[in-house]
Amino acid sequence: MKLFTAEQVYAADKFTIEKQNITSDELMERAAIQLFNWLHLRMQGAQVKIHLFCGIGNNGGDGLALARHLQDHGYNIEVYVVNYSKKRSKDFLTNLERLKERKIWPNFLEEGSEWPPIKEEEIIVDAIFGIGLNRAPDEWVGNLFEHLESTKAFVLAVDIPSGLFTESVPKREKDVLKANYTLSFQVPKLVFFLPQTGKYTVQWEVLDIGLDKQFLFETDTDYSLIGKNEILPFYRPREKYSHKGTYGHSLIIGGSYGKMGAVQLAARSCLRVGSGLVTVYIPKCGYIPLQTAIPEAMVITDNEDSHISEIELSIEPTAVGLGVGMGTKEGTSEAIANFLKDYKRPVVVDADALNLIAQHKDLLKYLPGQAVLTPHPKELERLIGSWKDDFDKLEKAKVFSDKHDCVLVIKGAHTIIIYKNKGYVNTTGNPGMATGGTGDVLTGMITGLIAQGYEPLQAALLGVYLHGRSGDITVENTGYQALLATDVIEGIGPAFLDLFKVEEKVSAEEDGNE
Ligand SMILES: NC(=O)C1=CN([C@@H]2O[C@H](COP(=O)(O)OP(=O)(O)OC[C@H]3O[C@@H](n4cnc5c(N)ncnc54)[C@H](O)[C@@H]3O)[C@@H](O)[C@H]2O)[C@@H](O)CC1
Ligand SMILES: [K+]
Repeated sequence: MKLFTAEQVYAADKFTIEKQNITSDELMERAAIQLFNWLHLRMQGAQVKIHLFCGIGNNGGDGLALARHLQDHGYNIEVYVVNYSKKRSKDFLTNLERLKERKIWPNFLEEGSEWPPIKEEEIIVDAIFGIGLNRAPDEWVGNLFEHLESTKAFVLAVDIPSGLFTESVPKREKDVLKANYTLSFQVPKLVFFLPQTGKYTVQWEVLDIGLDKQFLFETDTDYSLIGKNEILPFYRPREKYSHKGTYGHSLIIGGSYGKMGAVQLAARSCLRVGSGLVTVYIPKCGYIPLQTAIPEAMVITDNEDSHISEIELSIEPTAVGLGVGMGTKEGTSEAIANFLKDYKRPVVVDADALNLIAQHKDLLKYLPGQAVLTPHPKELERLIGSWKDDFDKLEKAKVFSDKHDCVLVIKGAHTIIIYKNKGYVNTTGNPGMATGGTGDVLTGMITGLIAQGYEPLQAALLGVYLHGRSGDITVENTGYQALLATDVIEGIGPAFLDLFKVEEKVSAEEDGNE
């Protein structure tokens, strides 16, 4: 699913109005009906009080139109206009008139107004600011947000939590009204997925307001959301007359005394994603444990017992996963540097190998094209330098990826994959996966996918998606705390199978949308 900028949403809006020959008021009405259906389906007429806070632009217009539908269906509502500007939008005014015709008189809130009392069990609809926010809200509006949050009532945001910009990070927390749930029109916003801005809504959902499908399809976006629909088109099925040679030979290079587990995790996950053959290159001390733990993997050992000192290959791997559990002994750093100078095939670089490259940036020029780098935030900072905020981080990552022709897998709650000027936001995974070894598993998976012939970018997208999906499936049995990296490997099979499961539709939901 594409992630549109506010500018692109306005363009889609305008295009739709012209092509479908409707008015902007009719489009607003569609939005309001979708909002109403969503609430009605869940509330079934319950008399819990709904407080609708509406701004003076089109987001506010949506709120007023929703209020009208709720009133028509007998809901218990109270409407407020947050009067932060005199420049009211045309469709806001139209909907204000319609409310007045029904004898609904909103409360006008201004600087110095007394804030309305709201009970914890009541509902707040936030239609104050939408994607048109262009500067921080005035102080008194921020105070209102604070008051609304302090009531602990459930906050349902219309389109986007008020105070949240679509393309930058707000300066102060109090300038945004935190939402429990956001109903976003047509497309989700990138800010829902970044650490500094994602925290402003607990959950989100998209409401289809019928913006022109062709326009949405043809518009190119910098960011997209990666789910099953984005993965399936490049999934490569297993062929009947294939053999293990068809699916590549992966080589995992890593390990040191006390960190052999990392190699085991990477090698096993590499096998689980379907790599035809897997060899590991490790220091001698890991020989017996590896042969015992993973009979399917082949082992080549370094001359040193406790760390890697020289990477001498007697095989020609299809793809290499480099760095897991490797340590930073001097001999090891030299071995990696020498290896990278000679090696020309696809590589996934992780952990200590990444840190080495960050320390010796001249090594970047030896990376083969489209090398996949999998840094966590600290490692990323060592590579691209520090950043002002999440948007700056993404821009710097794009510049780095373009300059060095590499795929950056920025690990986090929503892992974002950057290649050149595009970003891909992953949707799978959970906090249970914040545990030692899951990164090694990811490295093994991406390596194994590249070995099977996936383009490095595709391997990164599929690997990250399946890794998170496996965590999501597994956590159902383990709970967050008990989830281990090993469990994520065991879930790879179910995650593959899940790719082809047809999602069950909630029939009531469909009815509600009719
Ligand atoms: N684009 C679409 O597809 C649709 C958009 N709709 C709604 O329209 C919204 C966008 O509406 P608007 O463009 O009117 O913008 P908003 O309703 O977000 O903001 C209202 C206006 O306030 C002004 N403003 C911005 N920041 C301010 C600040 N800090 N203090 C005071 N004034 C400020 C701006 O002039 C802005 O136009 C969307 O978020 C959505 O809710 C819906 O009506 C349906 C269709
Ligand atoms: K809002």
